[in-house]
Amino acid sequence: MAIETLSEHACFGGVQGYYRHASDATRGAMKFSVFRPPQARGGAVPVLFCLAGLTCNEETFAIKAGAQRVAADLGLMLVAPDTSPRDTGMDGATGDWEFGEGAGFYLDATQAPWSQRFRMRSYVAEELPQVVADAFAADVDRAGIVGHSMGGHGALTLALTSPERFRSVSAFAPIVAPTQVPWGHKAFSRYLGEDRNGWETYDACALLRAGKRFASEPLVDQGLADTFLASQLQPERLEAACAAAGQPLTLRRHAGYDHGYFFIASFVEAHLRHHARILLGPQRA
Ligand SMILES: N[C@@H](CCC(=O)N[C@@H](CS)C(=O)NCC(=O)O)C(=O)O
Repeated sequence: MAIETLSEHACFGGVQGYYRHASDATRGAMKFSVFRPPQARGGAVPVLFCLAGLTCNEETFAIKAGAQRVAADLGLMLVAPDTSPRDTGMDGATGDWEFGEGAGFYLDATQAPWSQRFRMRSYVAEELPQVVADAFAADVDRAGIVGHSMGGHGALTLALTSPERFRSVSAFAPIVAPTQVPWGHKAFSRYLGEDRNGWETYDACALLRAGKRFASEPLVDQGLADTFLASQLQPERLEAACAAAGQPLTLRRHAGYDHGYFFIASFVEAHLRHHARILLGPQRA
């Protein structure tokens, strides 16, 4: 599958690049970013898929998380997709930061017109790993997934539904139970329809209750000065669902940290080492 290189930049001995390709899953052009660590010159390296939140795109994690130095040290490739299809031309797809373009919620929409293009679950779990494996020295059989906020919801739900694909998982300030909070209600009622039976496939807590399990223990960090904590994130729901399911979970709460990328940058090293321990082995992390 052909990809177009938009730009490449030397970074910590490796390469930070931006790319575009024609996506089958979302039926349009998709952009993504890749950080190739120096170790990728010697053979295929494990891959960490990095999912950003509302209003973000394929550049956000690459520019703001500050993950490249440690990824270069560990030999992890970082792949960050856009958060939705773009330039869809659909009525209502732009102009609302909580829905549509920039707010794909990592699901496959079932409702017209969204079901034509908003298929980010298939894109991230199936198409993008293949595209990356074809174009780079990426060992996608050793892949993990991390995400922030809406991307944290994506990381948790994709790891629960595709544990063979995503062997390690972590999240920053994730939406853990979208079926229970306003962000999820708004997006799911439009993408998936008013029938809530279809919503649970995209709710980490509901998936745990339905018997799904992560391939390995998740790491979740949450700032206590996050303005979305009580209204949209509610990590105590994940704690309770994991406890009831017998699913081990490391959930860390950090006083003073808000929802933004300064919080992510402060803890991203721990997340990369968490993934490296699982994907590369404890002696390499
Ligand atoms: N636009 C929203 C904030 C949206 C927001 O915080 N988005 C998060 C993800 S949910 C983010 O990462 N934004 C980009 C950034 O902080 O650089 C507001 O005005 O409250």
